[in-house]
Amino acid sequence: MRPVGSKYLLEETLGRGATGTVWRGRVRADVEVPGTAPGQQVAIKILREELAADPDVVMRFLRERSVLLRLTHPNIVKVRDLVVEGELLALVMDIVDGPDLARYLRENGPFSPIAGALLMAQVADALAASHVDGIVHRDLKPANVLLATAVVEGTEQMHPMLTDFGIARLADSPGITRSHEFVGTPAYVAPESAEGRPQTSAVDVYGAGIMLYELVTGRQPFQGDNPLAILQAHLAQEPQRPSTMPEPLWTVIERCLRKDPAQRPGAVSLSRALRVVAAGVGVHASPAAVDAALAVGALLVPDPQPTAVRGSADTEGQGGPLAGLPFGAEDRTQVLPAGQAAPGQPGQGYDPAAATRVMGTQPPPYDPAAATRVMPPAAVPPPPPGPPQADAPHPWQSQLRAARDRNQQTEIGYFEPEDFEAPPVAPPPFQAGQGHQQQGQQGYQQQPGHPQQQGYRPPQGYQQGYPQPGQQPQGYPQPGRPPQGGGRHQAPPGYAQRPPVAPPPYRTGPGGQQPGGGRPQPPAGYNQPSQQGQGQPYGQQPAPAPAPPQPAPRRAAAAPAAPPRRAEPPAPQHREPPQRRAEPPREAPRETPRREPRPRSRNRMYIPGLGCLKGCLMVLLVLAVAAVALWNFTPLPEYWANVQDWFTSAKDWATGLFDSKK
Ligand SMILES: Nc1ncnc2c1ncn2[C@@H]1O[C@H](COP(=O)(O)OP(=O)(O)OP(=O)(O)O)[C@@H](O)[C@H]1O
Repeated sequence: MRPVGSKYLLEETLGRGATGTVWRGRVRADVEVPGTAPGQQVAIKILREELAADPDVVMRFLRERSVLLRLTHPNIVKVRDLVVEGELLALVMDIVDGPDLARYLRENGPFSPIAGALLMAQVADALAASHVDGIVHRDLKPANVLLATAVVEGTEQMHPMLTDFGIARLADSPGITRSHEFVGTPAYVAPESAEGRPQTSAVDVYGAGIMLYELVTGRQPFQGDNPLAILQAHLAQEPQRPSTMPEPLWTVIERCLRKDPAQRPGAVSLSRALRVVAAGVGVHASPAAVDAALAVGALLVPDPQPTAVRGSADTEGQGGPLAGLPFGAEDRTQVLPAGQAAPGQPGQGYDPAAATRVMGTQPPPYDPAAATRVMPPAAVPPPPPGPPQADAPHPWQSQLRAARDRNQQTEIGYFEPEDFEAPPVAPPPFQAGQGHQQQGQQGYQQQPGHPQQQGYRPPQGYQQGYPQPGQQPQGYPQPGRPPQGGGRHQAPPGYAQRPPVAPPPYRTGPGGQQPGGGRPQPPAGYNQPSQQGQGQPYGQQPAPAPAPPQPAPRRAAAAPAAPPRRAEPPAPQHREPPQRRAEPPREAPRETPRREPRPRSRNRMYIPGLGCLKGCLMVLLVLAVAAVALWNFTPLPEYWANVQDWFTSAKDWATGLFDSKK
């Protein structure tokens, strides 16, 4: 077991996403971590090194610590701790023993309308709680919903838990989420996010609408061969109602998928409406419940005060409509790669349901021993002053580009407005009975620091879809109960004909762990077997008729008041307040010219001692040249001749002296 920080030990990997690796770990037995027991199992998401090396992300990580830690709700995976150690960033979460919803869908097929509505109602509860806390998830997708189990009225039921809130939060980093980029997954991304418009909590409701459609049909409403085509579909196409979709459920989905965020319901009313629908579309629904479900449109009230996404266009001083955004910054343009679908086989190259896979360069599995480099906090470079540098790719961009190359799900992308040939969308008029009711936040009371389940009161109607004592649940498997007619909405054959369900062989223990340590299977029969029955099963509905071809006028033509974005002058970034005008203008910090690195030869070869040899040769050459110059341009030859003469004379004198002595 390898340590992470001073409090946790890693045991085994649970999975990998685009943003990091999730490990099963545990709290060290010899330390005390508030809210956890010594030795308790936890899930530890270690962010990728590229993220951890980004000063923006590190700063955000530290700044958002308290927000992430206090977000507490029964349907949100609790973040217990955030670890910053050198260049390692990790989120310590409660461990959830169960598959994620994407995997569950892949393995079991779609849900029945009732089960799907009840599941999404709980996800909507989680969204409502986070929106109250000012947090917008922005990457809602089945892969980010983990399925635990909960015992309700003595029956084990699937308990969805929304995760990755922290990641959406980190991606808000100003260096990452610039005004016209989006964070999300193409199949679930709201039109305003795709276009870089200001975002609010309504983007999560849009994602919930896509998920709901997918849960009960097995596919997403907007399809395309590649991410760009999918984004265009979000902008241009209207969702089509599958023929087998109960009308009240379709009302909910259709309202969630409105192009205009102001027309989508708030998460609180979405949750309530889904429970009303679940109670009214089953074969055992009472006439009153059926009537209530049919009138569900009146419950779908928009959020009067949607939570704004910090860092999206509206909060950066460049807000406003699309036309006001500085599209056209070529240095930031990132075009998603075309899908690898074979011609005529839409969607083959892009699997929106696929779990996010390992990054582009397929790095080796995370080695905590190697990654836990000790680096003094002071050595973490502070974020550079001034606006984010646009010329150098942000680490996130490099990472996400690599992810996109592998058809990853989570994207930070940017598209030129010309990429979108979206005709203006005229949403249908809002239905009557949608006055702004004060929904309140009933059902959610935040209890900072308290463990799950505390402080949560189910909203009104929460139990409506669940089995009540002495009451037959609708849509859930009922041992020995034959399907019955009745009710205005006849379920498709096989809809209520479920076999008796044995309780699944797992329990969530302390910390959500399973005694055996294995990954449990969700309760069989929870979802509607897609192959059951004679009629068209939910999972095999015919593809909706393609939207009739529509003219694709340029957005500028559709909105004459808005000038083309390229012509829009950039909004001034810093305006002096009036009272400061008298002050002498401050000298702008002088920009030091950037020194280009010395170009190096591509074929560099290292020869030991070559530098020394070169020096010696150079010295010899200089000496030779100097000698030649001395010989030719000075009286040196004469001196040399004289010296030779003296030498000869001396030699003759010595020879004569020697001979005379003989
Ligand atoms: N708290 C948790 N408890 C148990 N397993 C978890 C937990 N969080 C994540 N996992 C597992 O780890 C896997 C990877 O999680 P991660 O959030 O990184 O994936 P992802 O959502 O596909 O990635 P991304 O959102 O970055 O695209 C998930 O499929 C899930 O099975």
